[in-house]
Parts: sequence; C-alpha cells; structure tokens
Amino acid sequence: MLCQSPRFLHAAALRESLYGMSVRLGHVQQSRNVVHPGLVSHQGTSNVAPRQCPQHHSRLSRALSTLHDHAGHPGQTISPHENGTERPEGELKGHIDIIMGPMFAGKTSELLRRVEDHEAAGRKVALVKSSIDTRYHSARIVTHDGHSKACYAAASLAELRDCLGDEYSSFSVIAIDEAQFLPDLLPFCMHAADAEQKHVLVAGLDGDFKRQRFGQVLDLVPMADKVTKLGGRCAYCSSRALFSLRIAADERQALVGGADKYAPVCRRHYTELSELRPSEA
Ligand SMILES: Nc1ncnc2c1ncn2[C@@H]1O[C@H](COP(=O)(O)OP(=O)(O)O)[C@@H](O)[C@H]1O
Ligand SMILES: Cc1cn([C@H]2C[C@H](O)[C@@H](COP(=O)(O)O)O2)c(=O)[nH]c1=O
Repeated sequence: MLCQSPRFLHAAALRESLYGMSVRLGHVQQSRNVVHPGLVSHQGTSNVAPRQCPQHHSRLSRALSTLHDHAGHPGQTISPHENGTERPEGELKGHIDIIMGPMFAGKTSELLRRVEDHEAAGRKVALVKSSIDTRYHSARIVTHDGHSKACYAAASLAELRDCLGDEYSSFSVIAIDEAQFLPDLLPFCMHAADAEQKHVLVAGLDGDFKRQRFGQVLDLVPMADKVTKLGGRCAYCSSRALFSLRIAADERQALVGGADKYAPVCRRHYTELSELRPSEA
C-alpha cells in the first residue's frame, strides 16, 4: 500500500517534486525537460543544453540524498508498518482534532458524539478528563445538559499512561476533555499522534475568563489536523456566545464551576459586563 503521508512518499515522486520545485526557482541543471532558466518544454525536449551551477547543484544533491535516506530508495515504498508500529489495515493513523470554544458551547457533547462514532466503528477509545474537574462526577464526563460517559480522571496525561500500563498500546483513540487543565497536553498529543499513530481528540477552552490563553490548547493548533471552534448562545441576548464571563469574584485563572460561576456571552455583553465584574475583596 502506498501511504499518502508526505513522510512515506515514494522516493521517486519526491525527487520529481523537488525537481519541479527547483525548476520554478530556475535551479535545476540535469533534467531532460528543463530549459534553463526555469523553462520546461511540454514535449519534454529541449535544444538548449542545461547550464550547471555547481553551488546549487551540490546543495540540491545534498538535500535529495538526505531525503533519500529518510524516504527509501527509488522504486521502493515504505509502509507505516515498517517503523515498528503494527496497526491493522483500515485503522486510523496519527491525527489530532481540537474542539474548542467558550463554556456551554457544546464541546463535551461534540467530544462524546465523536467518541461514540469511533466506538461504533470498532475502535478502542480511552476517554480521559482532568481530575481537577469534579463538578458533576469524579469518574464520568458529564455535559451541562446531563449526558455522561465513564472516563479516566487524571492529573496529567503521563499519569493516564502509567495507569493504563501495557493496555495503553491497545487504544487507537485517546479522547481528552477539560484539556486546558492538563499540564502535559502538548508533548503527550504530539507523541501520541506523531510517534504512536493514535487519533487524538481534544476538547477544551481556548481562552479563560479574561480571554487569555489557557493551558496548552492553543499550542496544539499548529499540530492539529482539524480545529473546530464552537460557539454557544449568549446568556443576555440571542447572539452567538464566544466568551466565558466569570460572575464569581475570583481572579485565579483556574476556578472549577458551572452556571453558578460563569455565563456564555457574545462580544458586546462580554465587553460591557466584564467591566462590571465584582473584584476580589
Ligand atoms: N447556562 C447554561 N446552563 C446550563 N446548561 C447550559 C447553559 N447553556 C447551555 N447549556 C446546555 O449545555 C449544553 C452544552 O453542554 P456541554 O457539551 O457540556 O458544553 P461545554 O463542554 O462546551 O461546556 C448545551 O447544548 C445546552 O443544552
Ligand atoms: C472560563 C474559565 C473556566 N474555568 C473552568 C470552569 C469549568 O470548570 C471548566 C470549563 O468547563 P466547560 O466544560 O468548558 O464548561 O473550566 C476556569 O477554571 N477558568 C476560566 O477562566
């Protein structure tokens, strides 16, 4: 099977694409269909001898040989199975999906929906939340409208891994809720997706009540395959809620709570009401 991942590109195709790139830059010297500087005949012929630029040629050769070493030899393909990670045909490959947004936007509901889809497809899912979140239940993920599912609760993702022991490798999907509270979110997810080829689902707040970065959720965005930003319904009008307004007089970034301490708000109500927030005594 020819894997679509750039890492496993057929080495010959890789060479071709590099030549193509260099042609556009006018740097290629020894392709049969290159007319220097950077003109390619559609017939694949040229009556102009390609001009050699030793400096560029050796740089390109070095780059190609490095890629060659990593991508295999011409005519050879590398399948992901050859890197020592056995995965049955049709299984998922490394992937990171982020579901973010303010409180009450439906992040947990969406996470549980995707978990159920994976389970229905026969994949084994480890569902975990930060153990800081004890709002509704210590060992269940519970949505604000009462849906719930049993989960692991851990202070960190390293702790989850230790707790699962040898069983960890049997999970092809890791689903994480309340991701903003997990201190090792970024390294764990990168390793799980890049090295272990797991499908990682992450749900969490992108910003805190001050609209500042919260934990490592935003750091994961450049690593993600898919990012979904959900919005809720403003508690004070019918507009889309983008932010979490803290009603409680507490300035600490981490303050576990629900509708007793927070309300989902639109931009206008966030701006107006956050100025009126009671401050700590
Ligand atoms: N102020 C609120 N108090 C309680 N439940 C709410 C409130 N606003 C919305 N909800 C309900 O919560 C659901 C979303 O819950 P959930 O998936 O747990 O959201 P999130 O994980 O983004 O906080 C909504 O579909 C809605 O039914
Ligand atoms: C905005 C904000 C929230 N929190 C806490 C409050 C809740 O316990 C969770 C978010 O839960 P949800 O599933 O997204 O509803 O985070 C906080 O500690 N600090 C904040 O600024």
